Amino acid sequence: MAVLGVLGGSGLYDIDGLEDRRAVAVESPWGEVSDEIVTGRLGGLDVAFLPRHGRGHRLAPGGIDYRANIDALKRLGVTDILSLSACGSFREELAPGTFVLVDQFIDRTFAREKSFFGNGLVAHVSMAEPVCGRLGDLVVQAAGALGLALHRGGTYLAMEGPQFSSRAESELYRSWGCDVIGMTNMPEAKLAREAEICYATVAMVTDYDCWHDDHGAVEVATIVEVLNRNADAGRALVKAVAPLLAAERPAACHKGCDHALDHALITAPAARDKGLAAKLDAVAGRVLSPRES
Ligand SMILES: CSC[C@H]1O[C@H](OP(=O)(O)O)[C@H](O)[C@@H]1O
Ligand SMILES: Nc1ncnc2[nH]cnc12
Repeated sequence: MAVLGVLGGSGLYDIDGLEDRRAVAVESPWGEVSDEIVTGRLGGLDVAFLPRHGRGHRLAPGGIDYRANIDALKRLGVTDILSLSACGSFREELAPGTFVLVDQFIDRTFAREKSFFGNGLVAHVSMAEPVCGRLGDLVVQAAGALGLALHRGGTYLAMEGPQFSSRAESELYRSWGCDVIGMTNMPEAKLAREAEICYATVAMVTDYDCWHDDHGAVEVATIVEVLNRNADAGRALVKAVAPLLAAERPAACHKGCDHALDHALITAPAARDKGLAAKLDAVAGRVLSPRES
């Protein structure tokens, strides 16, 4: 059965409309989860909501333990993650208020743990298609039903932050063909893939970063104002996706996200680090022998 994980970004620290709502403190061997995870039922589907910066926005983008968050969602049985994120725009037509269903990433973060695997248990998953097309289809359908304009496709530049970009960086990323910029979707999407969880992100444009001659530098106050105007639409989108996923999900993901580890492990079983294998019980238990995890 499907369980929808929702990662709320800046301005989205809770969701409403959950039946049988509870807050669960999930322990992860990877570190501190950003906050308690709120579980419940929405449109006939089990849902788990986690604000990635924690309630009150305590955590900086580089201070989030992305591995603990993804591991904790996996432990709750999450099969699909919908990420809702604020972002800056590199394109005139992606004006503040626009929702973008991102389909590619460029990862420019450099000070974060990016993999569950490593020395003693090496794995290489494909990130050629970093988001789940099936979950994306459901998001498009849900947005259509709500009459919400959603731009399908776009490349998200993940920067380290926490400072916003310089104008030269902004121009560089534009010249690379990037569409939007944010600080959190990497390594989140990579880790979701390693954990065999379908991942899709709806990036809500809050500003034009700093390249646009008619707009000044990015300011948190402006971002928060735009976010507050869009948070309800983001929550409505989650509510509309849930029943669609409930109907779709008894079947396995035909894009293969839920089998991402099938051919990824390269360390010989005899050479594997037992401690690391034990930590991977939730993320990779499916492909590790019962004695390993
Ligand atoms: C508050 S502006 C910068 C902040 O907002 C975005 O966060 P999220 O992706 O969690 O919505 C951006 O990535 C930065 O972390
Ligand atoms: N311009 C921007 N750069 C990085 N992260 C952002 N989040 C919202 N706007 C942003």
